Amino acid sequence: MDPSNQKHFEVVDYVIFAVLLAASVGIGLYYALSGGRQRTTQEFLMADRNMGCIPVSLSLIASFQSAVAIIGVPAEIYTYGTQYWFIGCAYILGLLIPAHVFIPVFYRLRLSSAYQYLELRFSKAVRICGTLTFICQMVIYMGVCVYTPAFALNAVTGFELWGAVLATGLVCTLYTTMGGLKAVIWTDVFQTVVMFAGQLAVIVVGVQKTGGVSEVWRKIWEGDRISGLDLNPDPTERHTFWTLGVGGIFLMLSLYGVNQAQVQRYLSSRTEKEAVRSCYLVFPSLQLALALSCVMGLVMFARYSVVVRFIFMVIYFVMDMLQGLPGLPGLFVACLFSAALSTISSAFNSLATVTMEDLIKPHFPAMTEARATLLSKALAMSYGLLCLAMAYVTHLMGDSVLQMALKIFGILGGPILGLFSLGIFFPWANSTGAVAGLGSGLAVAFWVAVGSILSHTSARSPTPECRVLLGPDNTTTTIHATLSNVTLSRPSGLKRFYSLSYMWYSAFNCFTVILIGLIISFLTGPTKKEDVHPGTVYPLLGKLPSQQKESNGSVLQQEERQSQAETESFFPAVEYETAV
Ligand SMILES: O=C(O)CCCC[C@@H]1SC[C@@H]2NC(=O)N[C@@H]21
Ligand code: NA
Repeated sequence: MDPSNQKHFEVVDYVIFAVLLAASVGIGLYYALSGGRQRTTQEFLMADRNMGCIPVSLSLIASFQSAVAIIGVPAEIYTYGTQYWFIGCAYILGLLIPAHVFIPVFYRLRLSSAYQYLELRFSKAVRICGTLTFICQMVIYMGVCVYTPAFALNAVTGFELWGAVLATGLVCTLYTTMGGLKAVIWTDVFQTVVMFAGQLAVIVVGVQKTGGVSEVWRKIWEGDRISGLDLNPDPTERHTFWTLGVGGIFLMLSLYGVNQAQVQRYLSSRTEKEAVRSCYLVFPSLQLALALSCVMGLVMFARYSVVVRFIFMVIYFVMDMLQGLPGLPGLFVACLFSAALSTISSAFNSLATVTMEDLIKPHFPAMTEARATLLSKALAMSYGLLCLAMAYVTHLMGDSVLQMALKIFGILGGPILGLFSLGIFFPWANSTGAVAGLGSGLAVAFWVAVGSILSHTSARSPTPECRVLLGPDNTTTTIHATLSNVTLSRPSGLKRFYSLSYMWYSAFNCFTVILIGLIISFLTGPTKKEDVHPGTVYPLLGKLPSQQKESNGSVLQQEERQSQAETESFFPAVEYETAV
């Protein structure tokens, strides 16, 4: 992008961006000075376990809807058509299974960290392995989330690069450290509204500037952007109904079922029923978020009618649309940074929680609440600084940010999903099997990922592309790029293995962990049913008793019985011996 036609911001745009940052810090300050003033880990890390389903559900979406989706999904639709939209089909089972399997298990064990489950079900070693894998996943993912908005804006608008990264990182660290999970959830609510508003503004202005809805529809139709139902069963095809609609389920389960950021939100709900409701409420909002991103990509195609393979073309499109409408470029920048801030703050807070609960507290049982809370705040801050370093590392990777984020979830989130599934669905799995399963799952995951990078057979891009260079005075010269990354001959053997679509990584790695975990468990003596900690196994084939069994006569607390009764009315009870 030559500097002459770079888009610039008016003062009002910077003001809107500053207002977003100030509002976020304000919410953080409010929760630092109100309630229990963040003096206990119960409040700082778990929001006093008293949250309602509306803020929790908006916060659940905000956690994994970052600038990566705001920029990456429109670019995906613009370049390849609407095939990616089928990932919306994965949201059905991808949210029903967390609501009816993972939430009941985690909620009734009254955990703080999802990885405490692994110690109850398996052993401390398994818990540590799970925690460390999660930390790796979120630290790398955080880097991508900070990098995307800052570098994207800088590339197109000359927006101050490291100023934005520092501003985002520091503001986020500030309100997360001050206000804890309550601040993170309520800033997520505010930021999700800004996110939707920004995307809607671009769509409305984009349609209007491209000649209205019918004109946009005509160009989309002529440009063959509406992809049909691609039922091709080939697992090396990058995006088909199967890789997105089925492979996507495992991606969703790794995020909305067992990822600490989401589990922590479920556990911060005032009752189990509220937590299940919040999971149900995610569905319509996530479909809306997906629709907004996809429509934005379609309008972008209608506007240019050719595919320009410039990594931040979306930003160019937005600035092209909103230029001259004072405040709207600022609204979109606020939208981009809202998406980033709401994800990064969730990452900081969940990383601080697991580090505190899983790695530190077990070694310092006598630690006072005050010290534990102070240390949690220090952890949130140090993760903030680490995040800035990861932003630079991301800059060096230079893949499509959406693909990069989804690969991270597949490579690291998939094995974690396998580990939890091994524990929850297979009573005879033991700790040795769990550790061996996780280890082999991660090894295979990295093998496929590195293999696909080295052999450049990342799944074939289905549509030919032509390059259009936007000249200084907006003249366009079209050149037909040689289709460099399309492997003309079908890869065979190992190369075919390496060209597995990244949308299958979550499912493939999950099954590897389960398979190896079961084999090793049987070889080393499967766990006996009576040795399994009560409440850590979901009886897949077991009978679904009509009512909650009270374990060894211990009377459930009145409110727990009340919430359990409510829960039963909400969906069939699951046979449980409540945790002693
Ligand atoms: O936006 C991001 O930061 C990551 C990319 C999207 C992650 C997954 S894709 C399926 C689900 N829908 C979302 O909006 N986020 C998650
Ligand atoms: Na976000």
